Amino acid sequence: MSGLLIDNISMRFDLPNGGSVQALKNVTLDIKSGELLSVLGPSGCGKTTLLNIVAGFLAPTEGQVVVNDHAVKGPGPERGMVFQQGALFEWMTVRENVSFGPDMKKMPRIKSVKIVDRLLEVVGLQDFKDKAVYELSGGMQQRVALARCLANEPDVILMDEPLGALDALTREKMQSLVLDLWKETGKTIILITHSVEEALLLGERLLVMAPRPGRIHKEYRLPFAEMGVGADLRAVKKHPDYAKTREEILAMIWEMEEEIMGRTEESA
Ligand SMILES: Nc1ncnc2c1ncn2[C@@H]1O[C@H](COP(=O)(O)OP(=O)(O)OP(=O)(O)O)[C@@H](O)[C@H]1O
Repeated sequence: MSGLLIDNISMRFDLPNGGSVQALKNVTLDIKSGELLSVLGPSGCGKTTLLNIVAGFLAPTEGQVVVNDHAVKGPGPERGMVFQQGALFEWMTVRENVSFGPDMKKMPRIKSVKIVDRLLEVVGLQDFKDKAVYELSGGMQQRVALARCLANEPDVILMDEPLGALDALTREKMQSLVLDLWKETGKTIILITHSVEEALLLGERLLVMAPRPGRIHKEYRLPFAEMGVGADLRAVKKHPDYAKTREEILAMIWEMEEEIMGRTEESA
């Protein structure tokens, strides 16, 4: 079966002072192929740790991640990552960046040019192919990062705050782009965000995580991602359930943060 299983993952970091941090405890999640999952939670609840384990950058202390029936042992081409800052090759052109994966795979030039052209069109950068990365705005750089990730033909795209560094307007445009790409490519996407609005708009399934130890606190199934494909996201936000769910999640996270602050003050 294709898809992704996070099977009873726990992660403990040993600290130099002899102590340890339980970053995740018994996290289990079955993600179907083509699902768009957003993950939200207060700072320190283990979002990035979870994503890094799925990416294969970190090995969990317990449990395993299974992708397309294979246990994850490290990074692999079936899982692509998009970071907050594009992590692009600054000295290369847009085309060279997107073409990097296919070139490494020694894909015939004629085929890679076709793929890269198509992807740059999808992300709206067809007129910027030969520009150097440093000549582009932040939003454009994230478009390149998305296209570069897609050029490797991953089954799963892992996004760690991919739009966090963008201004509000660009961010909104990019949210639409992520939804359109999701629909068009049918990829499985896991997106971590600090923004409740973004998690609501982009998660057909939304997880709220809680800290200490990091765990799944609540899960929602939401209609807004489906509604937002090819539509005006501001219209989606006017849906009465959107405001209601937003308030509920904000209160939930607020309460968790208060509790963390309380605990921090007690231990000070
Ligand atoms: N390499 C590490 N060594 C020790 N502790 C770590 C390490 N990486 C993460 N942690 C701890 O694990 C916990 C979870 O961290 P993580 O970065 O995954 O949380 P997060 O939810 O992504 O936070 P944020 O929203 O602030 O990015 C935190 O308490 C963090 O301090």
